[in-house]
Amino acid sequence: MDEQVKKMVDEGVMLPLMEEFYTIQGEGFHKGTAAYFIRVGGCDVGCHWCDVKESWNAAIHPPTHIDAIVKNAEKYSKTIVVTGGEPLTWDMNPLTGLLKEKGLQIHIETSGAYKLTGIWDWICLSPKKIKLPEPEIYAVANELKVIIFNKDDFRFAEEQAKSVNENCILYLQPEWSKREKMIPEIVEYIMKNTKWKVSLQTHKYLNIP
Ligand SMILES: C[S@@+](CC[C@H](N)C(=O)[O-])C[C@H]1O[C@@H](n2cnc3c(N)ncnc32)[C@H](O)[C@@H]1O
Ligand SMILES: Nc1nc2[nH]cc(C(=O)O)c2c(=O)[nH]1
Ligand code: SF4
Ligand SMILES: [Mg+2]
Repeated sequence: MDEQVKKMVDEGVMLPLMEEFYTIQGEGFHKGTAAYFIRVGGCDVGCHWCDVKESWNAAIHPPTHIDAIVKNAEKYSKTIVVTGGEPLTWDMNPLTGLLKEKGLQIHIETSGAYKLTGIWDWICLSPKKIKLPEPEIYAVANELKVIIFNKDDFRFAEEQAKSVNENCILYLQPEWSKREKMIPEIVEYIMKNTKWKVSLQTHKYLNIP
C-alpha cells in the first residue's frame, strides 16, 4: 500500500470499505428501523460462525476516504450503523466526527475487542469469548447482544451481564446456523431469567441485506 494511504488509514481518515447499504436494522433494540450501514473491513477476532467472513481481510477492501463515505451516507438516512468486520480495529474518531457534523444518529455494532474510539449515539456490544472486550466499553454499552451457539453461551451471557451498566438492555440472539436447536432453549431461558430479551436476525427472515 502507498505510504500516504497507509498513514491515512492509520489515522482513520481513510477506511477499508467493504460495502455500504440502505436497509432495515434487523437486530437488537433498533430492529425495524431504516438505517444506512457502513461495513468496514478488517477483523481478527475469528468467530468460527461469523456470517461475514469476507470482511476479515482488510487488504481486499479499498481504502476509502471518510469524506466520500459520509457524502453517500447522508443521502440515505438519518440513522447510520457502522459495522464490519470489527470497526474498532480502526480509529473511529474522524468518521464519527464527520457524521456528527451532519447531524446524523450513529450506531456501532462491535465486539469491543479493541479500544473504544468514536462518538456514538448507540453502542451494541456483542462480546466474544475468544477475544474479550476492553473493559472501558461495559460502562457505555447501550445493549449487550450475546450470540447463543451452544449451552455454554448462557453461562457466558450471565458473566458478561455482570460487567455492563445498569441501563444496558440485555439480548440473547441465536447463532443463525443453530437457530432451530437454540431458539427453544433461548425461549425457555428467557421465561425463567426475565432480565433477558430475545433478538433475532430479522433481516434474514425478510430477505434483505
Ligand atoms: C458481523 S458482526 C460485525 C460487528 C462486530 N465485529 C461484532 O461482532 O459485533 C455484526 C453482528 O452480527 C452478529 N453475528 C455474526 N455472525 C452471526 C451468526 N452466525 N449468527 C448470529 N449473529 C451473528 C455479531 O455477534 C454481531 O452482533
Ligand atoms: N439488516 C441488517 N441488520 C443488521 N444488524 C447488524 C448487522 C451487522 O452485520 O452488523 C446487520 C446486517 O448485516 N443487516
Ligand atoms: S468479531 Fe464480528 S466480524 Fe469479527 S469474526 Fe466475530 S462476528 Fe465476525
Ligand atoms: Mg450482519
